[in-house]
Formats: sequence, C-alpha cells, structure tokens
Amino acid sequence: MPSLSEVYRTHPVHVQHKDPDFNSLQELPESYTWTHLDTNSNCVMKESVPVIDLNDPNASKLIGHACKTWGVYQVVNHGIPTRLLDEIQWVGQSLFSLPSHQKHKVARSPDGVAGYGLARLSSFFPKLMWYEGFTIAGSPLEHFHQLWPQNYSKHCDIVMQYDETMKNLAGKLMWLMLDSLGITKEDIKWGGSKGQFKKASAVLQLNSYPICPDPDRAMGLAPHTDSTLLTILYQNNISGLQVHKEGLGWVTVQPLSHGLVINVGDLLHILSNGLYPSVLHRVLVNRTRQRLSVAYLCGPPSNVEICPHAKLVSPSQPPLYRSVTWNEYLGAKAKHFDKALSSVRLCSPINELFDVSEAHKNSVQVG
Ligand SMILES: C=C1C[C@]23C[C@@]1(O)CC[C@H]2[C@@]12CCC[C@@](C)(C(=O)O1)[C@H]2[C@@H]3C(=O)O
Ligand SMILES: O=C(O)CCC(=O)C(=O)O
Ligand SMILES: [Fe+2]
Repeated sequence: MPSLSEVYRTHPVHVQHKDPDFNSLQELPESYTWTHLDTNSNCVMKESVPVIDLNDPNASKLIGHACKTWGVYQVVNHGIPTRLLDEIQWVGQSLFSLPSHQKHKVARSPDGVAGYGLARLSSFFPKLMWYEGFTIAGSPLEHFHQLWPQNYSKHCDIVMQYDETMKNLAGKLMWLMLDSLGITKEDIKWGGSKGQFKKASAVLQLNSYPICPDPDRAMGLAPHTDSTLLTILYQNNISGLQVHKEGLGWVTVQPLSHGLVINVGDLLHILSNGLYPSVLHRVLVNRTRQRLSVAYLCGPPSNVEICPHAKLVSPSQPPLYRSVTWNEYLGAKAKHFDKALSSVRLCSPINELFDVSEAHKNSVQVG
C-alpha cells in the first residue's frame, strides 16, 4: 500500500511564488487579486449552521439532520478543555509570527505531507491565497526542534495532547453520526472492539489568514471539500469561514467562543452513500484582524477501504461510489481536486442523491 508521500510524489504541488511578506504589503499584488469574488454573504440570514449541545440526549438525531441538510454543524459542551484550545492557538500564533526565513526552514517539499507552506489546493487556482499553513502528520518534533531549538518540548506537548484529545472527540462524533444512519459499532469493524476509533489516522493543519489590505478582492482559502471522514475545526473569534448551502449561497459560520465546527468530509459522503454530503467551504479574509484556525482532519486507518455501507445500499439505492482507502482518495484529490468524488463514482446520480462537487461546479467563480 503506498504511503501518503508516495501518493503525493506523483502529484507534487509546484506553485511558483515569491515569498509573500504579508505584513509589509500595503496593496494587494495582482497575483493575489481574485475577480468575480462574491464576498457579500447573505447578510440577513434566515438560516445558520446548526449548533448542537453534545450533552443533549437528542444529539445523534440533531447531528443526523445537520449532516443531511448542511454537511456541517457546530458543537458546544464537547468536553475539550478551553485551556487546550487556547494553547493550540498559541502554538499556531507562535509559529506564524516567526520571521519568514525561519518558517521556510520547515517548508513542505512539493511532494511532502508535513511542513509550512501554501495549501495543497493552490495548484488548482490561477491566483494565490492570502494564507499560510503548517501541516503536522505524526510527530512535530523534528520541525519544532528546528523552529524553537531551546523551547520545542512545550509546543510538542501541546500538539500531542491536542491530537490525543481530538482523536477521542472524533471517535465520539463518528459514532453519533453513524448512529444517526442506523449503523452500529458491530457494523464497523475498524472502529475497534470498544468502538473508539483508536486506529483512525489524522492530520493537524494550522491555518493563518493574515491582515489583508484589500479583503474584498482576496481569498483566504478557496472553495473545497475536505477529503476526510470528518474535520474538527477550531477557529479563533474572527469570522471568515463560509459554507455553501443549496438555495442560500455562501453562509458565514459565526464563531462561537470555544465552539468547534464539524465538517462532513468526502469519505463520510462515500460511506453514507451520498446521504451526508461533504460540505463545500471557503475562507474570506479581514482588513484588521489576523484569523487563525486549527483543523483536525480525520480519516480511517490507512489500510481500510471505505465504501457505501451495506445498510445504506439496496436495489432502489445502489452504491454510488467504489471502495477507496484514504491515501487512494487523497491521490484522487491531488489529481482531480473538485472532481475527486466523481472520479470514484459508480453510477450517475438519482433523484436527490447527488454529488455536491458536481452541483456547485458552476456556481463557484474564481480567478
Ligand atoms: C491529509 C490532507 C488533507 C488535505 C491535504 C492533506 O495532505 C493535508 C492538508 C489538508 C488540506 C487542508 C486545507 C484544504 C485541503 C483541500 C488542502 O489543500 O490541504 C485539505 C486536504 C484535503 O482534505 O483534501
Ligand atoms: O480556516 C478555516 O476556517 C477553514 C480551514 C479549512 O477549511 C481546512 O483546513 O481544511
Ligand atoms: Fe477545509
């Protein structure tokens, strides 16, 4: 089975860019100027992303409804200590405020997984994003030792603790979502005997959206879906994240103090046979405040094949997707980007079971 770096070796991200010193730029350079950018999200919102209290006895039902109708929800009372959320933001803040030459010491290579740099999706867009990211896959020790030779262990400890805590929450959320689909612990062998998803794989993505001189013409992170089962996102109190909803357009996800945003990813879309569509989302930037976010991108163990679950397949609901491992799907994403889901599709959409990336194909204008 190919490793992720082997998968990416065939689809390296080569983006020609002069190192952007975001802080010194008074004007938006042409290479960052996006046209046809609809930054006015529906201001008088009648609807907003569901907020679910994880202590609510009806949480699974509410989550199921949110996944079906939005592909995203926010959770409160999730049990993650606020101290840990503040600490992981501090790690991100410390990293992104380092001088550019330091950050480039840990630059992600074009075919690499971990390190500092542009988002992988950058190669699919003609314009650059007002964004810098740092990907952690496994231990951050080597990179953090290079960044903070005297002081790396504190940063490492926080990341490892965050990772462990998020893994537990991801397991809990996974079951709530599967339960809402009528899938039990016995039905998913790779969930483990106690169903804790201990073997799940995950990547931690630190994101920074610096202050921008011309936010109406810049893009923080271009529209995309995550290639995960689910993503747990912590955003600081600065808005910018928007999700696309059929009939409403772009809807801002209002930051909740210490709340977490949960995205349905493409692999859950596949596992649910299209019942829980992965959410298309993007990030806009801000004139006065830097925005930081931390994404815990969670997938299945690397040897597990994800396919539409047998309980969700019948003669009237044929399987819409073939089986894929996470690495295989990341390879499809690296090659086809927004057509990755279609690339693993078995049959054409029927009725309301449709492919979100296809549905939004023509509604997103960039570049
Ligand atoms: C495992 C991964 C998912 C991801 C690509 C990556 O190798 C690490 C970062 C992830 C991310 C975060 C920003 C959006 C995204 C589309 C991207 O370019 O990098 C996702 C990728 C994904 O979910 O496909
Ligand atoms: O910064 C955000 O709010 C979103 C980040 C994101 O979409 C990602 O890391 O995949
Ligand atoms: Fe995302």
